[in-house]
Amino acid sequence: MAHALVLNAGSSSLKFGLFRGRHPELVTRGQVERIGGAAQLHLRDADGTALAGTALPGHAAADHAGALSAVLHEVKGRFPEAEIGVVGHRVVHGGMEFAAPTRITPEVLRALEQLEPFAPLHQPHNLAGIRAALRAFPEARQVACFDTGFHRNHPFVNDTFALPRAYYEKGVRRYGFHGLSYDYISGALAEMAPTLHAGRVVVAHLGNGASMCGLLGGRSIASSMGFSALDGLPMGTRSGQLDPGVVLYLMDSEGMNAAEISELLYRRSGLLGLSGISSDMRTLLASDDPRAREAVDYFCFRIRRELGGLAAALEGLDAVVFTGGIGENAAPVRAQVCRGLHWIGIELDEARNVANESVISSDMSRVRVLVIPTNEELVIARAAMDLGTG
Ligand SMILES: Nc1ncnc2c1ncn2[C@@H]1O[C@H](COP(=O)(O)OP(=O)(O)O)[C@@H](O)[C@H]1O
Ligand SMILES: CC(=O)OP(=O)(O)O
Ligand SMILES: [Mg+2]
Repeated sequence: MAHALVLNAGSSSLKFGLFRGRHPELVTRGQVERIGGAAQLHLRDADGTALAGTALPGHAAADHAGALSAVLHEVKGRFPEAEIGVVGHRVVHGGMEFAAPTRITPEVLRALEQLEPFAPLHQPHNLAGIRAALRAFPEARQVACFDTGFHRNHPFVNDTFALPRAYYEKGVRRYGFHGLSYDYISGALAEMAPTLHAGRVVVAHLGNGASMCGLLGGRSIASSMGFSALDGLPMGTRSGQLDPGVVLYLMDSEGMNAAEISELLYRRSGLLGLSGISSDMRTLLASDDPRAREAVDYFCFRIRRELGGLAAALEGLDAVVFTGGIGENAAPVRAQVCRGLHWIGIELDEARNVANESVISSDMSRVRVLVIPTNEELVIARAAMDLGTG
């Protein structure tokens, strides 16, 4: 039976999933973390039971191609019966041209390369994953699924900046990201709570990258992320929303060039920059250093501000969904975000929150607050399977 391999290449990680069948069922999923450093490969079966946790040797850990070879070696070794007919890829930026899942051809790959400067932390790695998979599976159908696709029907006021129109026409727009995750959450809500799905929902995808999305009737109408994956919430190492005057100051007064500013805003800011300790929420929550506390406070404060803004965009609020590594696991962050939001109709149930239950609001809460683990890989697997057979 045909299998689909799904690759979700991040800046320093490669998440993957192996799925079986026309209505894809998970066989195994895992990730290689810290590519370029002390890389580790983790593999789990469909129930989440750990199958392997291996440190990769230097040559395999140096880049995404090495990481992919290690993944293939592990997957083929453990599942020799798998016939990989389809490879689905997360591609962060589809620009103006690509929204729906797209079969990868040399022309498509060239067009996606043009978008690398729009997403320097992700796009080059996404494309490196595609090139490596083309070499490893020359016969397989390769499909790109875009983080921007789910947001492409935003109303004009949520799609533009107040710059001269010519820039909008050139593609300087608010694209929004994490769309594969929001697509999954929208579908999960439709199954578990159809009335909420039909209403006004804010989803907070809080991982290493973090953004929020306003869903109206299950469709995205606004996102905290804009032209690049730098906008909106502060992240592990990214600044989030920033007065453009700061960038002008850095250029004029600090003499920094574009590459230096890019490095600062993408890799040295956010939770890492503010705390001076770590980009990792677990480390910050465990620390008693006041700078760790302040970084977490800033993170939660910006989520609350964005929640207010998105509720206004949606003209009300019926539910809030937390997802992503932080949203799914960090009860103290969820509690801090929800504290003081009674005015908007949110009342958390502390015990449910600490237990990471799927509904964490109290029975009295007007707005339902949920925790839903995201699954970008499943969205990609379904789309990649559908494209060939539909
Ligand atoms: N149990 C936990 N408590 C608090 N934070 C957690 C927990 N588990 C994971 N995280 C945080 O989730 C973040 C990574 O999220 P993830 O969605 O995996 O990121 P990525 O954007 O790389 O896909 C890290 O900041 C990590 O500290
Ligand atoms: C778009 C983005 O920020 O993705 P990630 O969270 O995987 O870094
Ligand atoms: Mg992610």
